[in-house]
Amino acid sequence: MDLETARGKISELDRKLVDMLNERARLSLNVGAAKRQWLKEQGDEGEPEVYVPGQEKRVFEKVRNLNQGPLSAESVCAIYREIMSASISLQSDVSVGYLGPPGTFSHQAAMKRFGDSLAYVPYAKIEDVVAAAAKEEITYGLVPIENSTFGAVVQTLDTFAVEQPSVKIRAEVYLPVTQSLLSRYQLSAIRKVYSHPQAFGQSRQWLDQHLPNAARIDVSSTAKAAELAAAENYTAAISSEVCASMYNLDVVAKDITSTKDNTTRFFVLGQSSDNPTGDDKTLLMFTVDHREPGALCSALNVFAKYKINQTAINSRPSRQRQWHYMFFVEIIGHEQDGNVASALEEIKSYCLDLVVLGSYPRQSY
Ligand SMILES: C=C(O[C@@H]1C=C(C(=O)O)C=C[C@H]1O)C(=O)O
Repeated sequence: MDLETARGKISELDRKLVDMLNERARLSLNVGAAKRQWLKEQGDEGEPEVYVPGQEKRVFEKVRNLNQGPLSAESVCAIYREIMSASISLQSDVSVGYLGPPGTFSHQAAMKRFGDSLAYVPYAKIEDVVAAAAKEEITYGLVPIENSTFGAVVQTLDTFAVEQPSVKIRAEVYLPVTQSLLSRYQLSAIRKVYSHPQAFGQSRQWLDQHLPNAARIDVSSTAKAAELAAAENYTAAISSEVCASMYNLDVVAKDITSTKDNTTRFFVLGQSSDNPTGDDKTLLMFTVDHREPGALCSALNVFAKYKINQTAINSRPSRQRQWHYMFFVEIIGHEQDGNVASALEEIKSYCLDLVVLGSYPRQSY
């Protein structure tokens, strides 16, 4: 086929594609109207949840399976990310808050999950993102929860203990994370390194080896670190490579993370969780009566009894009583699944207070 013919055919197809995209968009407006109608029938005058992670997961799986190439599954999914982003923004004005400034891994994870058509709002602290989601200042908030190299993001867990009645986890997002050293200086001139404690934790071995004498200063985010390194002499930041161009820095060392496949997991917070999809996880937060011997063990045994797998367990100081802990347990299943509902009922007798922070479709990306 010659060039003119191929371009002519592409142009014809584009006309059809745009028509089909708009037809799809009109259908998603119908979906929005149907959600509103359903809520009204339940006597709820509120706004329906416009982002439905379970439905998006089904769409992604379907187009992945339908795809015959030559486009890669990743390319088709990236295109669909934007199609769904546009359809969400058509249904409602959606804003997504994240730990800023722009360029953080939280920002990248938010873009990965929500695409280009929504508004993004940076906040200075994780606590501020959670509080903004709780007050509905933003539609959704995105917070980091754990990293595969350095473990739990304790600020997020501690914030859940404060804001828990007002936010629910709606989705999870996984983002591969590569840390780099950014600076205006050569390695030998660097006296001070700024970064977030998580990024220091993920790059400690490289720093010990290459910059053992540079001061390490914790700041609120990796992008904030880049902003500071751009403004101060003889300093560097451990940050994402994308921050090099955003903050006018050079990449002095690329990929300084201690482990391969370093990945951070994030939660999307909103006002409610999605319906069960048949493949969900649930995060619980509780304290146990410390006067009761084996209280934690008894609580966890309930999950074994109902054949419920636990995928993560963390503890944080309760901050109410010394040496008293708040436990965070993640299990397979949805709060509304029969076996999970029964287990939650039973586990209450071992817990002083039990909060379901949310149920969300299980993701691997
Ligand atoms: C259209 C819907 O709303 C959103 C848009 C979707 C889409 O365009 O396919 C899918 C899920 C939702 O995030 C829906 O809930 O089905």
